[in-house]
Amino acid sequence: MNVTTYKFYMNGEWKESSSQQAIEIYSPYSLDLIGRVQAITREEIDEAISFAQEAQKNWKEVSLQDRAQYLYKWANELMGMQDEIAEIVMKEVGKSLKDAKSEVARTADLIRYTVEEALHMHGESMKGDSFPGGSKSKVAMIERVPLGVVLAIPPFNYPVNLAAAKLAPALISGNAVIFKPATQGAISGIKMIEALHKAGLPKGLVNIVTGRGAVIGDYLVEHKGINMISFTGGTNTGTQLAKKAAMIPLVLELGGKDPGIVCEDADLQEAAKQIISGAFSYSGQRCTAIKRVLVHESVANKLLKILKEEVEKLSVGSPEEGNTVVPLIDTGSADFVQGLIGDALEKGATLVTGNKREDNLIHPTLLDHVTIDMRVAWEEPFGPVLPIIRVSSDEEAIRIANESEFGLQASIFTKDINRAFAIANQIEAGSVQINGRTERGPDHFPFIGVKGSGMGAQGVRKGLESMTREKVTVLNLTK
Ligand SMILES: NC(=O)C1=CN([C@@H]2O[C@H](COP(=O)(O)OP(=O)(O)OC[C@H]3O[C@@H](n4cnc5c(N)ncnc54)[C@H](OP(=O)(O)O)[C@@H]3O)[C@@H](O)[C@H]2O)C=CC1
Ligand SMILES: O=C(O)[C@H](O)COP(=O)(O)O
Repeated sequence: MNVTTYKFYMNGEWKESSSQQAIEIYSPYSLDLIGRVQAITREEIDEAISFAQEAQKNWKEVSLQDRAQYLYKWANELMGMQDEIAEIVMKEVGKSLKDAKSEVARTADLIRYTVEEALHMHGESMKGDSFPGGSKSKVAMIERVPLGVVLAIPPFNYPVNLAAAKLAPALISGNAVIFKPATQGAISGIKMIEALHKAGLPKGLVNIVTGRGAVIGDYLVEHKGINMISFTGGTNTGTQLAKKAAMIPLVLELGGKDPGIVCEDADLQEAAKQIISGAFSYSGQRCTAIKRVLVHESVANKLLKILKEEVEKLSVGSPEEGNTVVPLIDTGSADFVQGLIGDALEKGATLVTGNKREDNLIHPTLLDHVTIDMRVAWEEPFGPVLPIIRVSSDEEAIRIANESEFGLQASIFTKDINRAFAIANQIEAGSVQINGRTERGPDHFPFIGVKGSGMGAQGVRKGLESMTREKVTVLNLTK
């Protein structure tokens, strides 16, 4: 089979790296070699950043309406390449074709919505005399200006959507972008940039730098030419990155351990449906997956019975056949999940169903009677294993939910809205879902991680705000 070696993109051109080294990308499920990407050098990073700096000087002067036209074209080009990109996403990160196609469509919608939001964001003005002793002749005009060059680093699991969630707000706001895709996800990222190239974006504004994060990550993050970093990925990587990126704005969207809290009065059938889809879609490789269930013991057996039935109905296997539970992204991830299951079973958890493995494919696994001395009660699996922890009160559920190092989202299932709010008010998380699964979308909602789950916010408007700063110009009138 002919395997393509993809070039990297700099100053509007596709180039081979002078390193003459390429990274091989294997499909997580077929294990076939599906392509190679350039392992670029530090000198090429320097060049890419200086092209970006140069291009940004002109771009920030381009009118908002004209910038918008390029982004609309990008969204259209992406949709024109929907099948081609989805096929690559499926092969590269093992997502079903249907989900991969939805990811591309969601991305085009996200780009368009971002443009529209930016077109409707306006500055404000203030008069001095509203402060004691201030003068009416002083008028402050407050507008948002771009930051310069944004470093965008997304993770593997939404290689198109999470990249565009950084690129679109950066570009429409007048910034240039250095885009470092996840290595497993880099081909999908390159395809997305092909669409941007077709849209005719001025050269130098977006440069894609491919290479392993462990090799080029620190160099990029510490580079003096970078003015802002938007990172989505694991908590360890994000924490290390934050220590190195001195004095520039950061948005970090990191890991999670989202609890699904099930009260005695919940509609158990509906709660189970939400929990299953929250926990197992794309094999739980979503930061927002439900990663533990905290259920009132009086309804635990009933809930377990429904969950078991539903888990056993999940389709398992290759993404090419549209399965829900698919092989994990690599062997290390599958070993890690297997280790969490093993630890829980050794410490006395009950296996309800699952714990079967074929290469990187872990069958959906439900564990009951999980206790707080087990790793799976606290660690993020990023895989298809769901621990059930039985609790005796709302207070206990809240305490265990909050003892986590993470604080991304939580779900509460109850028919009592007052009780739902009482619990939600005490949960330490960026978002709380009442009677629904944890999820990021719709993409214009603010998406926020607290504690080990991140800092700053994504979501269309928040993304635009994070990639601009306020600038105040004060007019001192003489009359
Ligand atoms: N809160 C959120 O919005 C989301 C969080 N996540 C989290 O991401 C994790 C899974 O994604 P995964 O891709 O494995 O995460 P990683 O943290 O391993 O990688 C994320 C990105 O960081 C890059 N990277 C690695 N090392 C460095 C470094 N030293 N400096 C700069 N960049 C670096 C990676 O590149 P390379 O691939 O080359 O190593 C990749 O592009 C999970 O913990 C998940 O919860 C995922 C999605 C959404
Ligand atoms: O990358 C992730 O896991 C997400 O940002 C979650 O997105 P979703 O809730 O829409 O799957």
